[in-house]
Amino acid sequence: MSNKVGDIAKSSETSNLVIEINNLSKGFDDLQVLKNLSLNLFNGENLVVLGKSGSGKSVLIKCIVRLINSDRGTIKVFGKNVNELKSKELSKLRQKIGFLFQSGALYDSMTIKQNLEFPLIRIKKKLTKKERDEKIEEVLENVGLTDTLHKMPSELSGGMRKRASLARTIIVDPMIMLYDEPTTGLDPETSSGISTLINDVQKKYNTSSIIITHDIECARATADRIIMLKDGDVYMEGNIDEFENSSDETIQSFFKEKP
Ligand SMILES: Nc1ncnc2c1ncn2[C@@H]1O[C@H](COP(=O)(O)OP(=O)(O)OP(=O)(O)O)[C@@H](O)[C@H]1O
Repeated sequence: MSNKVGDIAKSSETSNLVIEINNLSKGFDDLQVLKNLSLNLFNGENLVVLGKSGSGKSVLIKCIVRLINSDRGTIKVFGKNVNELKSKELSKLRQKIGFLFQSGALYDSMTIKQNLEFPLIRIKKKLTKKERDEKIEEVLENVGLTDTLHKMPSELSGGMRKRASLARTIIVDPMIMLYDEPTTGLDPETSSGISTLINDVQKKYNTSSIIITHDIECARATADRIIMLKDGDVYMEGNIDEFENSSDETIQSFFKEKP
């Protein structure tokens, strides 16, 4: 059977569009979180999404992978409308998308090796044990964690756990990465290491990424393009210089609040 998502990915490469969102709306009861939001993610770029707490950043990326169903509008990933996909097609598409959630994604009762083996066994079914071991070593090396193979997540620092979660996400070769607050709770030096890693992943695996962050340093280090969400829609789009030099009060106050 052909890999539909792979085929779609190939055909959409010509347009250079990886994610195309048009007039997306999502609310919960009386709360309208996203209102007619339109947004594109282009092949190979790091798109940073800024916005105050509660502005709908996480809801946006959850709608993209249909962890949350949107109310109106279209979301196309590799040219496919995610809201119209049958569950089998949706899970195939999700295999091409890596999420790094705020809380990380490690199983506490498994060693780092077992944590990395788990998605490989599930998704890369054809790999032999030797190939799996090699892949685990390669990915751990890429995130600078070669000595943690037999450690439990509880034995790692917060920054190391983030790296291990990232390793667990990239091990199945995602084409799109969705990072939700990748540096939250980390000290500046560790945060800077994670930002570097995000760029390394982009280069090495040619991923297209959406990075939700409050961390201006992370935005500065990783963004090819930035959008700010406000009132459920894209309030401003530009590069870091355009944001930092903006005379708009909302933008200024957002940047001033940050250390
Ligand atoms: N499943 C849900 N049910 C009801 N309300 C929700 C749900 N998910 C999110 N919300 C609400 O939607 C709004 C936007 O939430 P979201 O998590 O997207 O914000 P955010 O911009 O990511 O904020 P933060 O920066 O604090 O993480 C919030 O008011 C939140 O309470």
